[in-house]
Amino acid sequence: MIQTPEPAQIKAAHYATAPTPPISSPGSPSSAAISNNTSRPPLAMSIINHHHILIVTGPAGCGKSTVAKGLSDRYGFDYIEGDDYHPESNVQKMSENIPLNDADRWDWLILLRDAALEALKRGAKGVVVTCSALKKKYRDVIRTARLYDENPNANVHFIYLQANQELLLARVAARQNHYMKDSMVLSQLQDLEEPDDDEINKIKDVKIIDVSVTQEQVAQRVAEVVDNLLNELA
Ligand SMILES: Nc1ncnc2c1ncn2[C@@H]1O[C@H](COP(=O)(O)OP(=O)(O)O)[C@@H](O)[C@H]1O
Ligand SMILES: O=C(O)[C@H](O)[C@@H](O)[C@H](O)[C@H](O)COP(=O)(O)O
Repeated sequence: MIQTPEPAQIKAAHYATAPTPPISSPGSPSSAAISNNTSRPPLAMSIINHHHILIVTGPAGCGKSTVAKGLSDRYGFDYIEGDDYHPESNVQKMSENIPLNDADRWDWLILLRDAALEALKRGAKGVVVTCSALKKKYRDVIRTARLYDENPNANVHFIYLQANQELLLARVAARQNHYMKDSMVLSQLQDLEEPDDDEINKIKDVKIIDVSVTQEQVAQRVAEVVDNLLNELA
């Protein structure tokens, strides 16, 4: 049964001390595709005038880490790997092929939101976060970053990497040394609520990228979309 969090749980988590932030500095080699394949447009004004939090979302294997590292390199934003923020109990469950439920995810989502805000407070130009953010209410938790940010208020953008079951299973199976096994993809797909019409056309903070193409092509698509949205806000 899906459990709903007590408000007290959310509050407690919000004021909890974040773990040592596993924020990578930009520049990892795996990000070469996004950062190099597309020429850099003049984005400086947008980045200077705004706080941006880019959340790269989708089920395991859709390419979140690959895309996020590329974005971090391209814009010089801090990189927060969502996997690094799970409590040990969540990692244990996932390693045993037990799907996470809502109660397991609330504190994780709040930690990610707060880690992004902390990075901005410490002076990051922007932040890229990987987070499956499978349900609309999970994305709503991250959306509240704007309310907690100081001046200028953070712009939260979701980059949803869209892939079908077959493709996700293949990519997770090919991935080495990760606690998420391919069977977990099926439970993630049961939970998945793709961005809906409200999010796309009213809130307008979601971009959907079809990732059924090569890594280089995904990098190109993501770079175009994110360049545009950062320029729109310049
Ligand atoms: N567009 C792509 N085409 C083929 N393989 C990809 C693509 N994007 C990522 N991969 C590979 O798929 C696996 C999962 O990618 P990863 O970035 O770890 O996804 P996630 O962080 O969403 O779980 C990795 O082995 C990665 O190298
Ligand atoms: O890249 C992945 O393999 C997944 O994103 C995974 O590492 C992540 O930690 C879980 O997705 C969190 O759990 P849920 O997605 O079930 O919320």
